Amino acid sequence: MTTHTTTPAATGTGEGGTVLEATGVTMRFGGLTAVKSVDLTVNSGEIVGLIGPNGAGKTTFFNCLTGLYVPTEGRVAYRGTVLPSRSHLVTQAGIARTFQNIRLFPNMTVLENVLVGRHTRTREGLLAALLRGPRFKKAEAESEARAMELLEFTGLAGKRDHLARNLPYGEQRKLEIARALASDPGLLLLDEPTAGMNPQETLATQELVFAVRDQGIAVLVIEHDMRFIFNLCDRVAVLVQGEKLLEGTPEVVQRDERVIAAYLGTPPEEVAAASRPGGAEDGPGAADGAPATTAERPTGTPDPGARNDTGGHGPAGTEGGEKA
Ligand SMILES: Nc1ncnc2c1ncn2[C@@H]1O[C@H](COP(=O)(O)OP(=O)(O)OP(=O)(O)O)[C@@H](O)[C@H]1O
Repeated sequence: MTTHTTTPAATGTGEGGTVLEATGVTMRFGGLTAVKSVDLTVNSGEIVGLIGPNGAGKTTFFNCLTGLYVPTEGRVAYRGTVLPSRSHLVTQAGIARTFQNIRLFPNMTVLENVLVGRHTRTREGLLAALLRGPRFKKAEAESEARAMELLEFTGLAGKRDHLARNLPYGEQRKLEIARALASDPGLLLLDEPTAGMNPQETLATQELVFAVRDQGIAVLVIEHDMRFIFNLCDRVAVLVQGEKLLEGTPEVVQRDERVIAAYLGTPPEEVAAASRPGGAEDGPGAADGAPATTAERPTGTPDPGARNDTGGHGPAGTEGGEKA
């Protein structure tokens, strides 16, 4: 594996203010509006959660943020600059992401996978790689040193020469995060980082995300594991049928009856009615005058500890997946 050298990090460790500002983002697929005029900001130092029932538009929204999709309407700005809808330019600007389905290079080593993630920060071209002059070799050594730092950070240094496909599932997920961090992002987007994990792996992921944040990288995370989201996030936004239903602290969101209704599959018109000012009083969960408590909520609601999952996220180790 050979690419390398470093350009200045696009990140912004220590910089304050708004990192991400999505305004009026709408994504239509033919007659289906998957994301409807969603506004979302992520500020420096924040971990923001994006939750919502299956099919709510979370991944589509991520794809709009990262240039995989060109939003039908709206704009996405990173540190005040509107982003082009080209994923490599978005990465270069400072946004990195992981995917819902693991997308490692299974037959490359752990170290090589991280080095691949480094390519947006390297300047050496094909000719330099072929000639392998001193400048190239220095660049290569610097990239490898940075990749090793990230493997230390994620606890994978001891496995640098293992093939990615031979790692246990939880470590494959960590490796994806290490690879995303290799582009020196200022904002990390995580799409269901704990899918398929056992509780120990989930806890380790939580610690890792806190550590990422402590390095000055803002985080936006999609998850169905409500305990994970509510423990982790400073702020949580809820998408339902493509629209942002509400946004607030974990305390506010987990008590909101509209959110509970959305997860329980309440008909859209009732959720909409509950969304209107004063409507929550008429909403599900208030009918009997008793707001739902977490203890009373069935699995699949935003009960801390509950997981409203699509299932099927077993150990991976392959490239690609059914979903971007
Ligand atoms: N490329 C596409 N073409 C057509 N429809 C799409 C496409 N991608 C997503 N959709 C549709 O957009 C809607 C939102 O899907 P999306 O995957 O963004 O939801 P999600 O909230 O991420 O769901 P999940 O929690 O199950 O991952 C769904 O109805 C889905 O079928």
